[in-house]
Amino acid sequence: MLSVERLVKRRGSREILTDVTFRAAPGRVTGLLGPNGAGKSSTLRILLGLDRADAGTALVDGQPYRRLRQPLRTVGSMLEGSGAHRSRTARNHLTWMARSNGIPIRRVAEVLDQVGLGAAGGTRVGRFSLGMCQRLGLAAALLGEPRALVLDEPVNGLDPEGIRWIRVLLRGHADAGGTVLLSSHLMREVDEIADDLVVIAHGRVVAAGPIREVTAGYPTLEDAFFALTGPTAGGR
Ligand SMILES: Nc1ncnc2c1ncn2[C@@H]1O[C@H](COP(=O)(O)OP(=O)(O)OP(=O)(O)O)[C@@H](O)[C@H]1O
Repeated sequence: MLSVERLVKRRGSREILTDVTFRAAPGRVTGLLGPNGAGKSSTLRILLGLDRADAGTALVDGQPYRRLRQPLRTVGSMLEGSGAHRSRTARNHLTWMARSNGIPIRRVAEVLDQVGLGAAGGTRVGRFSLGMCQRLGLAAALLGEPRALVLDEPVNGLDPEGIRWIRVLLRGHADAGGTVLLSSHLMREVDEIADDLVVIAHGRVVAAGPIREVTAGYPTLEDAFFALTGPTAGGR
């Protein structure tokens, strides 16, 4: 379970997150949806212990990320880019991650195969396409066989086959009892992947719940999105 409670974040004099509250439950894919600059990445960075909140809590299985004893085995994450150095091969990068986190080295080959990079393990990351970098980022997230996955814009850079592949992978993870939280500004992708939706605009949650409930009363998710995230949404 991932739970975010009354999160507040300020940057200078601006409040970029205001009372952000939501949960991502096991067995469900939760989509954090909002336009550019809404506060999605800022929320996920706090949840993953990369930034501190000015108020509120963000917990993974009841603990702040920084207190997790085995973080990569508890929550796998993918933020912007793969995080791998360009001169490293995909296999080296994952092996280094596995070693420094007490994860069996056999997992490296397993996740490379799982994300379709089995033949590219020896290639330097600098030569990877954007889609390959996304796949490597996902391999890193899956390395510790975590129950929860937190993914920032995971479909960016993927072609239609890649998008279908990631949808099947995330569905399988949730169906096996895992928790999936992903952010996106792409409505169609979220509509096809998510069970639950958290819509964020101007740093505030403007709607949350099962996707059909959030979109009830609107002809399409797109209509719901623009009504919820437009200039008057989020209390501004
Ligand atoms: N390090 C920072 N310093 C100052 N302002 C920041 C910083 N990081 C984010 N912001 C601001 O906080 C707001 C929320 O940004 P954030 O990246 O969380 O949005 P987002 O919903 O992830 O957007 P996108 O879809 O464009 O990635 C934006 O107005 C952004 O300019």
